[in-house]
Amino acid sequence: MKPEPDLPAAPDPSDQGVPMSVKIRERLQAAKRRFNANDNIAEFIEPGELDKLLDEVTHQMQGVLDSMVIDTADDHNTRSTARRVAKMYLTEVFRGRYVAPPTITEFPNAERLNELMIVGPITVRSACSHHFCPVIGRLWIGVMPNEHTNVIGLSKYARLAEWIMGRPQIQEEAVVQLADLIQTKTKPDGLALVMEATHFCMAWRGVKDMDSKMINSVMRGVFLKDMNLRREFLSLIPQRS
Ligand SMILES: Nc1nc2c(ncn2[C@@H]2O[C@H](COP(=O)(O)OP(=O)(O)OP(=O)(O)O)[C@@H](O)[C@H]2O)c(=O)[nH]1
Repeated sequence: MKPEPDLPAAPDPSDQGVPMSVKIRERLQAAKRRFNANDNIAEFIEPGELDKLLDEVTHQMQGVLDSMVIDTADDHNTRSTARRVAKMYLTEVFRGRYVAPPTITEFPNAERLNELMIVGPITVRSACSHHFCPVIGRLWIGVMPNEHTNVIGLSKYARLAEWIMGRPQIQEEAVVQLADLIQTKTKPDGLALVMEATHFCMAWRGVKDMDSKMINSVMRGVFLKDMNLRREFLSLIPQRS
């Protein structure tokens, strides 16, 4: 029987020796799924395969250190750096690419709440897709519910943000991805997001500008139509530094 086009292919015994990344990539391509830096690919990784991917990235990272002419054999500080960096990418800073979304309990809006709700600032930790330099900032989310809006726990907004931001991102796409996700989960009348972040690719390297930040917003539904509501949301966000 042919596998469903959207599901990972069953393991093939003839795959022995094929790098883990190649197997995962083939499944993504067979399912015609995008695998950009800021896409989540957890659906295509089977149990135990992330450890094999970690071994592969460690090996390749060691090659990078060798090519940078760093004596990892004798330099006690860099002896395990390849493994550390691989672990940091796959299981910490870019974890949002490789793991399933956080479980979010949704409750019906029993009291038919329809007042503006704002959560923030949520700390944002990400990295730019271009240089893999940190992006550190803050995020505010405003929700205008209706009687059909699912209520989700306050902490879940931060968990969803962490999952989306834990990938190589560009800020403009990151806020849209997060807005789409919250929209799908809660189905509000309106959704507003404001993100403010420092991009280390502009501070640590490049133009070496320490003070500039990028601020962007996404407004959906009633926040687009109702200028007073938008103004109320923006005025309730504490003064940004
Ligand atoms: N629009 C946008 N740009 C970003 C973001 N994060 C980093 N960048 C920018 O992406 C650009 C990458 O551009 P390139 O010109 O290819 O890289 P580069 O030659 O190293 O550029 P410099 O940083 O100017 O040295 C830089 O201008 C970064 O500042 C982001 O979230 N959004």
